[in-house]
Amino acid sequence: MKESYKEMIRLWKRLYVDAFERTTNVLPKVRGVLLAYNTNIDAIKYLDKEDLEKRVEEVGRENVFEFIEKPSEKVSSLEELFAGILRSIKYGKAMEWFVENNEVRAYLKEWGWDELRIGGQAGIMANLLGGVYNIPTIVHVPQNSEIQAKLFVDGPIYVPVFENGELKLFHPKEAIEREEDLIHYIYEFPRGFKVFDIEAPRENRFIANADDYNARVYMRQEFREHFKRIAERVDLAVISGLQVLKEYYPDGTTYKDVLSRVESQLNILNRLGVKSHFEFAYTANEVVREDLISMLTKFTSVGLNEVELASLMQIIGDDTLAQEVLHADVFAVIDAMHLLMDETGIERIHFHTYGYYMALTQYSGDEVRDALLFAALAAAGKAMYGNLEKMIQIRDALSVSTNERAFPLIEALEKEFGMEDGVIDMTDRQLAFVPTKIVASPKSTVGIGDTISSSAFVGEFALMG
Ligand SMILES: Nc1ncnc2c1ncn2[C@@H]1O[C@H](COP(=O)(O)OP(=O)(O)O)[C@@H](O)[C@H]1O
Ligand SMILES: [Mg+2]
Repeated sequence: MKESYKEMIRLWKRLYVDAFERTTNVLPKVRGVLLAYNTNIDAIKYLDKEDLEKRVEEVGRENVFEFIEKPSEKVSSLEELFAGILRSIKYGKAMEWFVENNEVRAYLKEWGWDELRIGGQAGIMANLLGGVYNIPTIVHVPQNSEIQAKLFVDGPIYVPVFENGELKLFHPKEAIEREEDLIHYIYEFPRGFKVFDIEAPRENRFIANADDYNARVYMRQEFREHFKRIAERVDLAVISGLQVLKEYYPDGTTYKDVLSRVESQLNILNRLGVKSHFEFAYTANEVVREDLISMLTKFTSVGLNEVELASLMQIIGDDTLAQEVLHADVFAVIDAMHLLMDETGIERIHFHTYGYYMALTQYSGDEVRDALLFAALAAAGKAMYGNLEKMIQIRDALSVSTNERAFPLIEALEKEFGMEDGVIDMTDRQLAFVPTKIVASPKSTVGIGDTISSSAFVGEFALMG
């Protein structure tokens, strides 16, 4: 190993330890975080060959197989359901189809699950920020059914309830309503999974989405009517879940109806001085994507991965840049981040990819880098344990080695921009770069991106004091 790499290992080890200690010390300073909008139930089932074959036979094997190569992209019958599952297995592809039919929904519920987990970005982040970081967290739950409420861990996690016009905060379990179960049925299969003559080339999952609420970014009345009073209770807000928006809906409404409501809530957050982060997720519809870029102007911060940044460059950059970003070419990513900042004026852009993170900010301070390091520990802890429950699991991630593949990138950035300890002073902007910790055989990768972005955003705010 190069002598300079040994030094880098030592340097980053020290930076990681310091960042962990500093950040955990200051997290209690955060008065409150608001998380909106998507929360749901993830029902995970590990597919069983015999059970699946029997069910396919019951529905009619020929009918199901006929649909495998004619994907309907939605589920309105049992034939389509099983064709979707088999197609996902056949190609080893992650797929998510919306379940339109109530009888199919009843069938899915009857079929059952092996595990239930809180789902949706807001829901996942609530269990992290409230449950692990112990930060008072207000979460938007489109529906507060009993099954879902019980998936929130204990801790300062709240839903707002208005009683005689007075705002009260309750743990979801203390505010259960007879409302709908918003279930995302996740059918997982391992590589090599065999069913009939189909064999999975890789592990993956098929999701049958039986959730009308998050699909439309439904907002509860409390949030529509009393948003200001909820927002007054927090320092920070993290918004997510807008990626599902469609251009038009059958009832004549459009995505703009949702976005205008979100915008008025952002105006309130901005008037109150609440810093807001938008967690991007791949947004299939280009018209919606373009409007999301315009809306970034109202946010303080945005978090995205290489696929998402590339998809924005197709709109505000060019195809070459988009392609380079997609391959996480570090100089292209930096150009793209600058372009996105020029275009939107947003103060902070946090890019995450496999192996490194970067944050471009319109302010400076080592705190930005330290928050990224803390986030990388949280991500590695999550990958190691599958689910984070205790701060100590994040500390354990200190023992995972730092990604040495990022070291040549560090050398290149030091040479090109005079980066020091992961920080580049760009006069009116600062760029922070951190090599992350990669867990070789992760227990689960669901929700790691949300863990990374929310940890860094909240951590940075606490560190900046
Ligand atoms: N094995 C792993 N160890 C550590 N971090 C990982 C591992 N696998 C993935 N990650 C991190 O998780 C991030 C996933 O975020 P993202 O692509 O936004 O997906 P999602 O939002 O669905 O979780 C990657 O960018 C990478 O930084
Ligand atoms: Mg993500």
